[in-house]
Amino acid sequence: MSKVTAADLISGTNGPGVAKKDPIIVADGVTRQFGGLKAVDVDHLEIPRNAITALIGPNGAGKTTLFNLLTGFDKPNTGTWSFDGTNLAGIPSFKAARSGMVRTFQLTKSLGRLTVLENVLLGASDQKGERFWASFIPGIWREQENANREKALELLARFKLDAKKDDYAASLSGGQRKLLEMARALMSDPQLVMLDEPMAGVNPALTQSLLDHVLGLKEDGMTVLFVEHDMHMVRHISDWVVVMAEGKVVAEDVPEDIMKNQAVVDAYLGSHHDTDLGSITGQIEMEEALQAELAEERADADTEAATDKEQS
Ligand SMILES: Nc1ncnc2c1ncn2[C@@H]1O[C@H](COP(=O)(O)OP(=O)(O)OP(=O)(O)O)[C@@H](O)[C@H]1O
Repeated sequence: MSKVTAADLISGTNGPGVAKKDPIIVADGVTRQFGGLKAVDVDHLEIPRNAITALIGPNGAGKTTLFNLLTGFDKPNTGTWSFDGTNLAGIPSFKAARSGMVRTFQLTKSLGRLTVLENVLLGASDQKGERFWASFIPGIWREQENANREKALELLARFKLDAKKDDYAASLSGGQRKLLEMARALMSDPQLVMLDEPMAGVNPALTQSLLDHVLGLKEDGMTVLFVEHDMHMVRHISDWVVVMAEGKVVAEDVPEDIMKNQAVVDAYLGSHHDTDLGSITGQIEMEEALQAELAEERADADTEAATDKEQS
């Protein structure tokens, strides 16, 4: 896969809110206030189509709130945004999903007491059997049900969860649940997949597999927008990085250059007084921090690793 450069994605001079050559999301004046706190205060933001964009920023920057707004899980105080040219502001989440924009959650929403297959089937959109008149014609809904089942099984195979299709979702490891969420998201053939911290709680044995799956979404023509703290993930798979701090977009750039931006350094320093500046700017190799983190996770996850290895 050839490396994407800033010139491939943006038009004009780079800066927060820079115009994209082919944006799939265009947001304007989006604000969300919680009491006296403006959690989101985005003047202008464009997300490039068929690219992988990471949304990063210190804790409390407003990333998840922005995700919630764009996907209709929360309502803004002000603002408009369009998805693929269609105005989506104020549209509820199920309609946003139907229009081709799906998301996953920081804490996975798999339903423990349903099987893995049933969880994936929940992601199917536009079920003819649920339409009033169609529900009287068994042929129509049976055909739809069979097609959905076939698609769900294909997705489970793609995510190497097919052997677990009849297990309760509660029996899956954290990483497997992330894969299950991705499989469910793909049931509606989305154009844009929004992932909220896809690597959080993922066992190291599944890390590479998850990275590959995210890259695979782009190869299949989808656009990916993800919130992430893990710089390993950000650097390895994103084409573009948007940085938020205190509700605002403070910088945008390609992953190699984003940490050289003074506004980004200031944003992280402002909220992490105790963080070593070297690890933010990349002067200290991120890999070192990552290795330490992985070692710690490994110690905690010996049992899960045994099950997961065959999955990766
Ligand atoms: N429902 C809510 N009620 C009140 N305050 C909220 C609510 N949701 C978010 N906030 C506040 O809004 C700010 C932004 O939160 P948000 O979760 O969007 O940040 P974030 O960038 O996703 O942070 P993190 O990286 O820690 O997940 C925070 O100060 C948070 O406490």
